[in-house]
Amino acid sequence: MLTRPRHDLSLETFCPTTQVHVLLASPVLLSLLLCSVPPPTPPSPPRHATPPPRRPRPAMPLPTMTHSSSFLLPSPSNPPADPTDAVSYAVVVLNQRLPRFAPLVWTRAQLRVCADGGANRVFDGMPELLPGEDPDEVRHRYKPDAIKGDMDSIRPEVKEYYSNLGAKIVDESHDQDTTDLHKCISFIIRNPPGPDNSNLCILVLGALGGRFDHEMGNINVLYRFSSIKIILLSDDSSIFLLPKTHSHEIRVDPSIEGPHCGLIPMGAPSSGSTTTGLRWNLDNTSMSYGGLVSTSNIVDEEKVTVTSDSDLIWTISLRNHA
Ligand SMILES: Nc1ncnc2c1ncn2[C@@H]1O[C@H](COP(=O)(O)OP(=O)(O)OP(=O)(O)O)[C@@H](O)[C@H]1O
Ligand SMILES: Cc1ncc(C[n+]2csc(CCO)c2C)c(N)n1
Repeated sequence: MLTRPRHDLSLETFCPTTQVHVLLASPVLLSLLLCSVPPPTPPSPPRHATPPPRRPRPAMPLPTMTHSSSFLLPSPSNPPADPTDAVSYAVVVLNQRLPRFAPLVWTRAQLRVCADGGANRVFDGMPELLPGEDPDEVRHRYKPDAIKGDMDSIRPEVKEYYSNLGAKIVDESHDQDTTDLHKCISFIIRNPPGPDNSNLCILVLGALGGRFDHEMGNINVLYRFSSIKIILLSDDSSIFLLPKTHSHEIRVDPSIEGPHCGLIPMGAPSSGSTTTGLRWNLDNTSMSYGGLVSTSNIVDEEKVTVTSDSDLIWTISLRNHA
C-alpha cells in the first residue's frame, strides 16, 4: 500500500479551522502566530508531474528448452517430426575409465574428440568393453576424429596409431590456462557436426569421479559454455546446466535414469526456483550453495519442469544397466 509522502502535509492539516478562528481574535496572538508559522512551503508540483507508481510488467514467458537422455537408449528414439530439430551429437572422451555405455554413445555421435589421455582410454577401453570382438578391429572402428590437449598424457604409440588412421592431432601445450576439456569444447564449437551449434549436444565421458580439481574444472566448463548443451556423464550420473534464460522440460526415461536427482545452485544463489515432477518440489524457493540445495530428490513423473532466476546444475542418477 502506498503511504502519503511527508511533504504533502499542509498547514491545514496541523491547524483545524476552529483553532485558527480563536487565534485571529487577538492581535498579539496573531503576530505570534505569524512569527511561528513556518515559511510557506513551495507549492507541491502538480500531480501529473510525479510519475505514477510503476506497475510490475507481466513477466514475458521464457522460451522452453527440452532435455532428454534418449542417446542412452539401445535403439534410437522416434525421429523428430521436423528433421531440422534433429540433435547432432559430439562426444568428448576424458582421461578416466570409460563408462559402460561408451561404445553406444560413440556410435550415436557424429564427431568424436579425445582430450589428451582420453585417447589412451579409447585405445585400451573400447576392446575391453567389447570382449567378444577382435581388439584390432574394434580400435580401427572406434577412431577419434581429433585428439586435443597439451599432449602430456597420450602414449606415443597411441598418438602414432590414431595419427596413421587420419585423426587430427592438435598439440595445444602452449595454453596452460585452460583444461583439455575446455580445448575440446572450443574445437567442437568451431567445427560443429551439424549445420550450426543450435541443435548441438556435447556428451562428455568420464567427467566425474577421480581428482576433485578435475571434476570441478569439468563442471566449470558447463558455466563457461552455458549457451551450448553439454552433458557430463559417468557410469552413475548425468549432469548438465539449466540456464536461467529458459524454462526447462526434462524428459525422464525410467528405463535408463533416476529416480535420484539433484538441483544445485553452484554458480550463484537463486532467489526463486520452481519445479514440478519431483518428490520435493520447489515453489519460488530460494536456494544457495551454503543454504538450500536439492540433493537426494526423487523424480516422480516422466516430465520434470524447472524455472529459476539463476543457472542451476541438474543431475540425475543413471541405472546400472543403461
Ligand atoms: N581424475 C579425473 N577426474 C575427472 N576428470 C579427469 C580426470 N583426469 C583427467 N580428467 C579430464 O580429462 C582431461 C584430460 O586429462 P589428462 O590426464 O590427459 O590431462 P591433464 O594434464 O591431467 O589435464 P589438463 O591438461 O586438462 O589439466 C582433463 O582436462 C579432465 O577434463
Ligand atoms: C590460476 C591458475 N591455476 C592453475 C593454472 C594451471 N592450469 C590451468 S588449466 C591447466 C592445464 C593445461 O592443460 C593448467 C596447467 C593456471 N594457469 N592458472
